[in-house]
Amino acid sequence: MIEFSDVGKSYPDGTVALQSLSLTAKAGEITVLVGPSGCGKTTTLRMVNRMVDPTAGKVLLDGVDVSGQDPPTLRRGIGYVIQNAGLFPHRTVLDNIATVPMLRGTGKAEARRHAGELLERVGLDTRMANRYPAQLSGGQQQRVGVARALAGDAPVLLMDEPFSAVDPVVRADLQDELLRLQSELGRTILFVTHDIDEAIRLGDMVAVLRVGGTLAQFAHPSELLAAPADDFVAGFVGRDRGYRRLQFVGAGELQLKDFPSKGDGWLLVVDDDNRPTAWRQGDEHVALGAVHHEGESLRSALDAALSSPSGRGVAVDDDGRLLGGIEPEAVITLLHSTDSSPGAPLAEGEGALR
Ligand SMILES: Nc1ncnc2c1ncn2[C@@H]1O[C@H](COP(=O)(O)OP(=O)(O)OP(=O)(O)O)[C@@H](O)[C@H]1O
Repeated sequence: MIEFSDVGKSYPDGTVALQSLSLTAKAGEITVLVGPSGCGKTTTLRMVNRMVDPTAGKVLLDGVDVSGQDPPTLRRGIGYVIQNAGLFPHRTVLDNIATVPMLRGTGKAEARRHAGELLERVGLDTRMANRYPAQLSGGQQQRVGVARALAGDAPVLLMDEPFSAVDPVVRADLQDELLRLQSELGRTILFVTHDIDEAIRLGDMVAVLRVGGTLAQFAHPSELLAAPADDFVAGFVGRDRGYRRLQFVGAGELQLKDFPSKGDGWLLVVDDDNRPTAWRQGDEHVALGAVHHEGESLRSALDAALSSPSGRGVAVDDDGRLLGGIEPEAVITLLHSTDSSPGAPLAEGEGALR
């Protein structure tokens, strides 16, 4: 757990990078710091490993004030990933990953063996082990950066715009990979980005900072989308927040319709096990399109409805058997009914169609 308690940072030239920040990044969660350029995100992150010391307040790591800790020792226990990976150019990929464990006393052979495992874990071919960073793509370098940060088995990871320098497709892959790794490893991650979409995708909790170093809102992503604290947060979160919010709302209470429910000539074709196979109108057969599976969010329910030739989405259970039809109006109605309790995230297993 990382706690910021009334933390401030002013520089001798009078710049106030951060003003009285208080927030807690819980153990095992990804806490994202997001905000416009210059709002103090990097300053906040670097206070954890003492690359920057606060001029007011305290930073506590698992309850212990970091100001009393020796910086090099502290840093060896904290993984750190930065934009452009920051790899050592004259060391091979394997040795980049093995560096911190060796500094902490692990033997070379063991450190390299573990580095090889981590290489696979972040989705890289072990044949890359003996390459130098310049012989990798930007996305591959970022993966090595993540592997290197994980190598010390540090429970805390600081990630400063780690995926900003790669194209959007690679970036989405890296985000998926981080979420997959995190579901296995459960590290305490403090993640800095200026991209609200990345924050919403990755964060268990998101802190929105404004220029001048003040906290505008600290909330679960679904709450940021549903109930931005003020105009600044609303503007930062963006115009299509209503649509993006759908992904955080479970479809468990969605009213399903029986088929066929409309006199528009569209019939749903099912096989002998009641699994939908196609749409039919007269002699014409049309592919099913996107289907909503139980347990998925309202976003998938709406997508199923909007992409269906009949205007009604198809909802199926885990075995692909028909549960009922989804009308877009039902999705909107359910979304509005959740307005009063926007903070509830879609828990695993929650949101199953009944
Ligand atoms: N050594 C320094 N001396 C004076 N001002 C500084 C120093 N380091 C940072 N600042 C200022 O502190 C403020 C916060 O900087 P910081 O790097 O934390 O912002 P940021 O939100 O991470 O920005 P970006 O998204 O552009 O990286 C900025 O106004 C910056 O110019």
